[in-house]
Amino acid sequence: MFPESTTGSCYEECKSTAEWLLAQMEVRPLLGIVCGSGLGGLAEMLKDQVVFRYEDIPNFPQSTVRGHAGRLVFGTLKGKPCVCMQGRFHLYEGYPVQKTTLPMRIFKLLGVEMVILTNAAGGLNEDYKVGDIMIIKDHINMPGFAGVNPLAGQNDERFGVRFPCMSDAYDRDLRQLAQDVGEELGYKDFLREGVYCVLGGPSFETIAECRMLYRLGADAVGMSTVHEVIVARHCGMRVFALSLITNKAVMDYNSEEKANHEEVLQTGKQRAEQLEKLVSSMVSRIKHN
Ligand SMILES: O=P(O)(O)O[C@H]1O[C@H](CO)[C@@H](O)[C@H]1O
Ligand SMILES: Nc1nc2[nH]cnc2c(=O)[nH]1
Repeated sequence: MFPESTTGSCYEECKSTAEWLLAQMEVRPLLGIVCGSGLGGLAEMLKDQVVFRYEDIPNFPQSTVRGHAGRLVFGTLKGKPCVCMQGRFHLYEGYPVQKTTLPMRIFKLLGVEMVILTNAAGGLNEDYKVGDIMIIKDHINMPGFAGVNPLAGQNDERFGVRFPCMSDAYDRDLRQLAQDVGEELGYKDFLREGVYCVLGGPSFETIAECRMLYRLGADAVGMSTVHEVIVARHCGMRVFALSLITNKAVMDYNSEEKANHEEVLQTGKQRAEQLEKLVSSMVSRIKHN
């Protein structure tokens, strides 16, 4: 009934990958982390690492973007068992949206209860500065308006319901924890909370597009995260997500600024340490059921 390309990532495929991974090591992760462009250093915080290259994992897509190493790292962070994706998948790499989000279902079948996602994003909000860290409180799934949703196609109830709620996608308690931890660490001046909008990429936005997105209520724009969040929430994992504002979206026709991936990676390097501290301090205070 549903065409092949829209049937999502099948349960058996995800299960066999999860079982393959579990058979090779003793870590039983409760927390999943996804590293954004240039933010792979988060994975280096894990102790007692067991590392798999994506190319060695059955059914796993391959990373093709600079700043995404393509390694799945297991270990412990502040004593908590974790799995960390050093490299994620984007629509513009040519993968179907279901394939870009397949790792979230594998996380679920590995036993993960909570996911922390990070990304690099362009700042639309005029008050935002390069280097700000934005706690994501909500998203706009722009490709979703044209029917690009990772849950399109036949629904598998073993993962979740046909029509999942998204108004509570970004866990309120985890957002509050991030605010508290950020304040204690002295990050108040560069810690924000806002709305992230995903576009397909890979071209960066025009000036008219940036102006439109800001008027629509987006504070930051990027090419990832939202689809992973939809799939993670569909299968019942708690979600927390952060954007590092790596560049300011160009809003002015007189501006000489040009968005580029170099600047994105450079800003990632400059803020990596604070971002890692924020995430690890949060993890040390998270309680699992
Ligand atoms: O969202 P992440 O993976 O951090 O990457 C962001 O940075 C890249 C553009 O520089 C795009 O892939 C955009 O989505
Ligand atoms: N779409 C988009 N993605 C980004 N990732 C990092 N910066 C940007 C940006 O300005 N626009």
